[in-house]
Amino acid sequence: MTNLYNHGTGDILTEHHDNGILQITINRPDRYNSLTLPMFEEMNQIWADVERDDQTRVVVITGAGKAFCTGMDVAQPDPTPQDALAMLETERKRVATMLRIEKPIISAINGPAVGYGLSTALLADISIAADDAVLIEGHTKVGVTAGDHAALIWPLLVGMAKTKYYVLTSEKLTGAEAERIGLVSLSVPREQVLPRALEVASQLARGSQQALRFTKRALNAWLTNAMPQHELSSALEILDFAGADYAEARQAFREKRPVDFPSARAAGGPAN
Ligand SMILES: C/C=C/C(=O)SCCNC(=O)CCNC(=O)[C@H](O)C(C)(C)COP(=O)(O)OP(=O)(O)OC[C@H]1O[C@@H](n2cnc3c(N)ncnc32)[C@H](O)[C@@H]1OP(=O)(O)O
Repeated sequence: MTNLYNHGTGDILTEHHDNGILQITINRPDRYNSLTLPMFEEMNQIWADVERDDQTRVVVITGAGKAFCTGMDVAQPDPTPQDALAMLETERKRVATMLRIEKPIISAINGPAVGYGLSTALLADISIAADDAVLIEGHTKVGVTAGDHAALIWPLLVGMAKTKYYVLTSEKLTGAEAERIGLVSLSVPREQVLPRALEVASQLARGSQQALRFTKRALNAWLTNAMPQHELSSALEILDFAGADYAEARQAFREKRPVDFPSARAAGGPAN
């Protein structure tokens, strides 16, 4: 695959298909396409490129190998306070840009999507998941607030009752279950995910570009009006980055053992 917009990490690939379709592929398959801090920044630069690129009419985002994207690389070195602040700014820009981009965005959820990965997939205009893909909200499982616009997008997609259940418990859903509750647009057999996404992209690329742009803008007014929710959840998530629970979750992940949150211990709860 060529790398049209190259911002240095080589871990996110971009290529044009015929007819103005841009494919973004998160390309760190051995780490299930989890994102390092430089990749978060690169992802933002790519969305800014998409906004400017006159050659692109529709965007398809997917993951290389078995996973779509499992969010933040929880095995990377501890984030500094400066890293956390930079993340907050990066997040704010990313969500605003994804909402502002007038070109339709389609997520092709080929496999596990967790945390930031799932939120990105859900913020796309159309989401197509493998029927057996594992989808996990995941933030609270690693001791951080469900930021990454989970608080923005989930209630609009599935209502507050399902949102609170899945966001607070981080219980996993399959792609088929996610389609049933309205979290994703479609679920299809795994091997059909990318072809189906490209087929829908091709159909949109042949459609009235102005009608599509204006319709997307009108629908996204629901989301842009709710940006204060995003700002709040992102700020709370960043506070948690410096906390003992997130440090324990990263340590547990590296040691491949169950997590034992200090805050649960302090409250007298059982270690889990
Ligand atoms: C600001 C952003 C915040 C967030 O995004 S919060 C969410 C953070 N993400 C997570 O907590 C997800 C962690 N990953 C998982 O829970 C599991 O993966 C899955 C349930 C998604 C899939 O499980 P399975 O199919 O058994 O695969 P596997 O053996 O766990 O993963 C394959 C390899 O990928 C690495 N990996 C997966 N996700 C991450 C990640 N997020 N950060 C770093 N590495 C990851 C693993 O360690 C392993 O590698 P090895 O074979 O060498 O052990």
